[in-house]
Amino acid sequence: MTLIAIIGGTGLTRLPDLTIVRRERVATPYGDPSSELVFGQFHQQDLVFLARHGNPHAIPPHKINFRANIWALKEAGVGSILAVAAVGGIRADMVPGKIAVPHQIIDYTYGRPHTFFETDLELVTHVDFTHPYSARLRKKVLTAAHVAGISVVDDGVYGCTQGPRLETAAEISRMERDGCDLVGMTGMPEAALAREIGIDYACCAVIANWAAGKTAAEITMTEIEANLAAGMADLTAVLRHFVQA
Ligand SMILES: CSC[C@H]1O[C@H](OP(=O)(O)O)[C@H](O)[C@@H]1O
Ligand code: HPA
Repeated sequence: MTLIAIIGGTGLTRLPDLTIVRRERVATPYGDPSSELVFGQFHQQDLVFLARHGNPHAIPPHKINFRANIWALKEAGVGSILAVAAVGGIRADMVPGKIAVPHQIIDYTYGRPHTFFETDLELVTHVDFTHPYSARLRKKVLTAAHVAGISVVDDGVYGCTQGPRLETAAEISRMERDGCDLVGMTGMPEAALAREIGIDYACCAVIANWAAGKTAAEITMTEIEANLAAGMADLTAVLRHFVQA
C-alpha cells in the first residue's frame, strides 16, 4: 500500500484528528516546500499532511512552490494525493458549503513554474494528461462520501485562475462558456506535476462562495470562511472513510 498525502488549502491549514508522529522539513532541488511535512495517523491510518499555503496561511496561490511540494511528497514515498481546495461555484448545483469532486481542469494560470521536465533531459517528455485526475482515487472519494452519507457533486470542470484577486463577472461568464463549473487558483500546476512525477492525484473541492457575478452580492471573506467551516465538517467525514477504505 502506498502512502497517502492530503494537501490542505484555504480552511485546512492543519488536519483535525491527525495524531502527529513527526514533522519533517524536506529540502528539494526546487527550494522549500510550503510547509513541513506532517506525518501521522488519521483514524488509525498512516498519512502525510502538507499545508499548501504554509502554516500559518501566508503564501498566496501564485507564489506557491508547487514543484517543491510535489517533489517533497514523492521523496517521502507518497503514491496518492488527495488535494483539498476551496473554490467558487459556477454551475447551478455548485452550491456554497457543498463538496465537489472535479473530473477535468482548464488552466488559465501564467508564469508559474509548472514542469519537472525542462532541463538536462536527453529526450523531451510529454505526459498524457487527458484525464487529469486519477479515476481510481476519484472513485474512492465518491464511495467514501456515499458511505459517510454525504451528498457530493460527482463531477465538475475546475478552472484555475492566477489570483490572488478574485475574478470579474465577465471572466466568470467566459469561463462558463468554456465549460468551467468551478473556479479556484491552485489546481494547476499541482495536478500536472503530480502526473509528471507519477503520483495519483484527485481533488475534493469545498465550495466557498458563488463565483463573481453569480449573485448581486460582493464576495466577502466572512462568507467564504462561514461556508468553508460548514463544508470542512463534511470533508473530514469523507476523508476518514477515504483513508480507511
Ligand atoms: C478567496 S479564497 C481563495 C483561495 O482559496 C483557494 O485556495 P486553495 O485552493 O488552496 O484551497 C483558492 O485557490 C485561493 O488560493
Ligand atoms: O471565487 C473564487 N475564485 C477563485 N478561487 C476561489 N477560491 C474560493 N473561491 C474562489
